[in-house]
Amino acid sequence: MLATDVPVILHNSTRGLLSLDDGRLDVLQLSSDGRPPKRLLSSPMRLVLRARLADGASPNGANGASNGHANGNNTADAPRRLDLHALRQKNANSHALHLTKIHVLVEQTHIADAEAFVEAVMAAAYPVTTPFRKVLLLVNPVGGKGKAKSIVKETVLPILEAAGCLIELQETQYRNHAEEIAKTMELKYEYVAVIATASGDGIICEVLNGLAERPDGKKALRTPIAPLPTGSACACSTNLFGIQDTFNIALAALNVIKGQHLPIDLASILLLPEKKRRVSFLSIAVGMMVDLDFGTEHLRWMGDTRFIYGYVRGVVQSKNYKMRMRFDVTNTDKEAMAKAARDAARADMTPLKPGERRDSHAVVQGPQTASASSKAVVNGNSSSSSEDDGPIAPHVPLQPNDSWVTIESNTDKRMRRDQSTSPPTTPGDKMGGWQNGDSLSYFYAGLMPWVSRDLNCWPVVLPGSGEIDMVVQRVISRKEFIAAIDGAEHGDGYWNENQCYYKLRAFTVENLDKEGTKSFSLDGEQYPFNEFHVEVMPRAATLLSLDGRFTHGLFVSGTNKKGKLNAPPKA
Ligand SMILES: Nc1ncnc2c1ncn2[C@@H]1O[C@H](COP(=O)(O)OP(=O)(O)OP(=O)(O)O)[C@@H](O)[C@H]1O
Repeated sequence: MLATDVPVILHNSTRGLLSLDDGRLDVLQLSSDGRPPKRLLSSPMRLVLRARLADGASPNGANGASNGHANGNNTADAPRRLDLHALRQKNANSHALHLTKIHVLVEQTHIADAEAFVEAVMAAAYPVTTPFRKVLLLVNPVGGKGKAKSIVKETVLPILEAAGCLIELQETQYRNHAEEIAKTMELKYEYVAVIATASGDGIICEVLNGLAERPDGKKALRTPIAPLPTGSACACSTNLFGIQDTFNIALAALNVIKGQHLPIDLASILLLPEKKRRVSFLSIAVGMMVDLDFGTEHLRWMGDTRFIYGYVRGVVQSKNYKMRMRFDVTNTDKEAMAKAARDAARADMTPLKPGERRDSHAVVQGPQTASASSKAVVNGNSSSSSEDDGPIAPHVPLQPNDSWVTIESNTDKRMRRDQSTSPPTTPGDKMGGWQNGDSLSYFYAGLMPWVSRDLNCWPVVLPGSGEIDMVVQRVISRKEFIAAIDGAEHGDGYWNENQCYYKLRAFTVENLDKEGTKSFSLDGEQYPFNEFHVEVMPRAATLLSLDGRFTHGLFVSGTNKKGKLNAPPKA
């Protein structure tokens, strides 16, 4: 529907004009002396939260009328109040967003135009999603720098309320409380459109594990989750909003309001011998990378800088780890994997036709509602709804067969292979250049590109592809490890020949040196390291993302931070 411009009365009784043109909402103040109009608001529709025309029966005044008092004569032909709520950028280059609310009055003669205008604004502001979401907001008061409560009160709630969201807020009271909530809450699917987590990655992991344990686990896991980054490790937000906007709370709140469904793979991890299952959405680490998280908790005040400290400390200790891994490999060819990721990024950037939305790497028709989301994900598996309501499949111990490859690190701690003898990785080499007996510094498996703002560890991840990306890092000199920090946020380490890179459907790991290393980490949480089996659960969970995808790093968009193509080094 085309909306005409709507004449209005502004707060100081001056004349104004509302206009919707070329993807922007403008509020103009008209002058009576022939001067050009003054632009009070000019907002891209992406940042518009709500337009609303007050009920005709009880008109409110323009400025200050939000106190609820009627403005003068309460008659049927009195002017009606129109509210416009949006996020505002300070200037075109600014990432900071502020909530702005404008109230105007519409005279009776323009009410029909104003109604059409409001409808057109809402349609343009929510082209592929449904407004007024019902939000379960979980707040971890102690995560990160401990400021979640005030951030939620001062920034998040005003924005969600301005968009007309219905919010149920729950503070987590103790460790694993979020998991309990997700496991036991009454989940009315038509009611909870999104679980928002004012926390770090830990609470997201807890929520996913709680949902996974429910008798209706399959369906429950697809409840969209949207992070509000108030923890110290907020990798999920880096992947959704980019390095610069990782901690942009207003942008994250906008994602709660308007984010599109992004189906993601999960990993199911069977811990042995206990036979306990956990699910992971982010990372699985053994070796040096485990130390990034553990032993640095007391440095929370540093924010995510504490992980750089953990890395340097790990390099200084320079241990190697003894283990046996079995991989169900789908790809090890670095050039082919980089090309596939770049092709997918290019496809993501192809403009959508009206009415289309992006669902991971597929384009789907129609708007997103809670039930539409279920369908979108279910369509991928073409399973019936009753089958889909049940628990997730049990994780039984995996039985690697002959097609799996076995990667074994050295048994002699002093032995290091001369790296100059590294065989080049060739297409079809399922070992990815690894030679059994090499010294292993760490392995790190991940399901989204960034594990922190400083490290794009898996730059060629294809979300929803049913694969987990695995880096196996040989022991290198301390100097080389420190040099690897440069460019790590852009995925430059990917081309390092001492980093073997695999795409896997599943893998198993056995600890061959239980004295040397006692724990490994899942999404930043520590677990005893004996043996564990990992299987990918394709598209098992859903995040919200403003563009329906993860952010594109420089690695896949073609250039590195030095402005050069991020390509394999020349021989
Ligand atoms: N009220 C509470 N008291 C103590 N621990 C809590 C409380 N609420 C949540 N937790 C725990 O806090 C941990 C950190 O969660 P969160 O995801 O917010 O942050 P993080 O970025 O992963 O870690 P960090 O605490 O370093 O910011 C989780 O293990 C969670 O169980």
